[in-house]
Amino acid sequence: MAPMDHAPKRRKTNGHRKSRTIDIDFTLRRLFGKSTFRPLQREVISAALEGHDIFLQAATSFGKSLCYQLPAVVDYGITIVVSPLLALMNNQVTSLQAAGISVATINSSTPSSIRQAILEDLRCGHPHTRLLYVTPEFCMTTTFRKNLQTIHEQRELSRIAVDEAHCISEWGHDFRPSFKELNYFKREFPDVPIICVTATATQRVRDDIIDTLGLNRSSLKTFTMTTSRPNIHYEVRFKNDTDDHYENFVRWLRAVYARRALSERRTELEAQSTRLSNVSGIIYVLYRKDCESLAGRLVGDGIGAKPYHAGLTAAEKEDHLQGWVANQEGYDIMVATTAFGMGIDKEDVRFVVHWQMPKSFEGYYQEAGRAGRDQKASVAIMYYAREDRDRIILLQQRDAGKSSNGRSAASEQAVAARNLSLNSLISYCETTTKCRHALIASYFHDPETPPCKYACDWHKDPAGLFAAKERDLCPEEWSE
Ligand SMILES: Nc1ncnc2c1ncn2[C@@H]1O[C@H](COP(=O)(O)OP(=O)(O)OP(=O)(O)O)[C@@H](O)[C@H]1O
Repeated sequence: MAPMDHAPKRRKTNGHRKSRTIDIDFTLRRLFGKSTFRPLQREVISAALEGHDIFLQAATSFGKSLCYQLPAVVDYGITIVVSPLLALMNNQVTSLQAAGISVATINSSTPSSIRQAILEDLRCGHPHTRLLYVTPEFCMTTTFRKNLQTIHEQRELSRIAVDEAHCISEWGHDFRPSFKELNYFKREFPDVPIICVTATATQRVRDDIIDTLGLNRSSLKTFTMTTSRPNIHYEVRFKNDTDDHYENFVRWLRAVYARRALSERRTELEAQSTRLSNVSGIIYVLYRKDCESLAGRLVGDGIGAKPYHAGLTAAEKEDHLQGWVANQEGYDIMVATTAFGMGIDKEDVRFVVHWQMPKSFEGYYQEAGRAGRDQKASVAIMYYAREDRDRIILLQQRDAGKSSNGRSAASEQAVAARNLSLNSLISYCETTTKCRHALIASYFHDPETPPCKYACDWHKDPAGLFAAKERDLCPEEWSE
C-alpha cells in the first residue's frame, strides 16, 4: 500500500520559481520531528527553494540530508537523489516512509514488482513520488532518462540531489567512474537545480565536482562548514607487529563497562532498561579474515560482536546489521571492513576503533564520524603501527603501478592526491605535538581551528602521548 502523503500540495510554477511563503519550520516539526534547524540548515534550504545550484560541505552527522529532503516535500514535483550507497538509500527511504512521505528507491535490492510500480508512477509525468533515490548507474539507463524527459516536460522535475558528492571527483577518495556521467542532468535539464552534499572535499575536489556536474558558478551557492566534531574524543594508540593490541582494547572496553556500573550511572541505565554492556561500537579492520577472527575472539570473551563483510550471505548481513541497529544483546560491536555504516544513521555509536590505520585521511574522518551522531560524547581510537603503514604504502604503490601504462595526466594527479591523503594520515598519526581536532581541521583547510575541551589524546596528556610513541612504535630503521 502506498504510504500516506502528508506533505503540502504541490504547486506548479510554470517554469518560474516564484517566491512564496512556505513555513519550513512547520514542516521541520511536523514531518521531520525536529524542533529547530541546526546552524545554516535554514539558509541552505531557503537557497534550494529559490532554485539555486548548491554545494554543501559540512561535518559528518551535520544533517545534510535534511537540506534536500525538506525542499523536496514542500516544493512541487519530484526530487531525484543520486547516491552511491545502498545502505543510505534504504535507511533514508525507511525513515521517510515512516514519516508518511512518498519516497522510493530503485537499486539492486529493489524487488522487480516494486521497481515496475515506481517506473509506472514516473511514466505518467506527474509522479506521486516526492523523493526517488537511485544509483548513478541507474541514471544512465534509457528508460529512466525517457521518464525524466516526460516529467521535465510536465514541469515536475524539481531538483537533483547528489549525496556523497566527493565520489564524482577523480581526486575524491571514493571515486566511481559512473558518477562522471552525471553531467547528463545539466546538459539535458539546464533549468533544474542541483544540490550536492559531502562531508569531505578539499578545494580541488570541490572544483572538480562543480566542473563535472556543469554547475553554473555565477548562481551557485556554496556552503562550507567546519569539519569539526567536538563530541568525538580522537586518540591514536601506538603499537608494533609484535604487540597484540586485543588486550589493550578489551581493557579499555571493560573500563567503560565498569564506569557504567557505578551506582548513579547504573540507576540511570536501569531506569532506561539499558544493558550495562550496551556500548555500541564499530571496529574497522582492513582484511576480511580479521573480521571473523576478531569478532569470534570478542564473543569468546563474553562481548557481543558480529562480523560484517562482503563474504557474508545477504541474510547474515541483514541479521547482523538489524541486530546492531536495534541494540540487541550479542550485537553490540560490528567488526567490519571499510565503509561499513556509511549512510546508516545510527545515533548512539559510542566508539569507532580502527584496528589498523585506514588508507586515506578522508576515509578515516568519514568512518570515525559514525561515532556520536546524537552529539553525545564518543571515542575514535586508531591503532597505529609503522609496519601497517609500510604495508599500506606498498599496496598503494602496487595499485598505482598496475594502472601506470598510458595513464592520463588526470589519473597521474589522482594517484598523487591519494598519496597526499595517505601521507597526511601518517603524519596525523606520528604527530605528538598538536591537537587532533586542529590536525583534522588543517587537512580540510577549515578557516578556523576548532576548540578542543580535552577531547583528544594530546590535550589530555601530551607527555604521555610522546612517551607512548617512543615506547611502542617500531623504530624507523626496523620497519623498512
Ligand atoms: N535540525 C535538526 N535537529 C535535530 N536533529 C537533526 C536535525 N537535522 C538533522 N538531524 C539529525 O542528524 C542526524 C544526521 O543527519 P544526516 O544523516 O543527514 O547526516 P549527514 O550530514 O548526511 O552526515 P554524514 O555525512 O555523516 O552521513 C540524523 O539523525 C538527523 O535526523
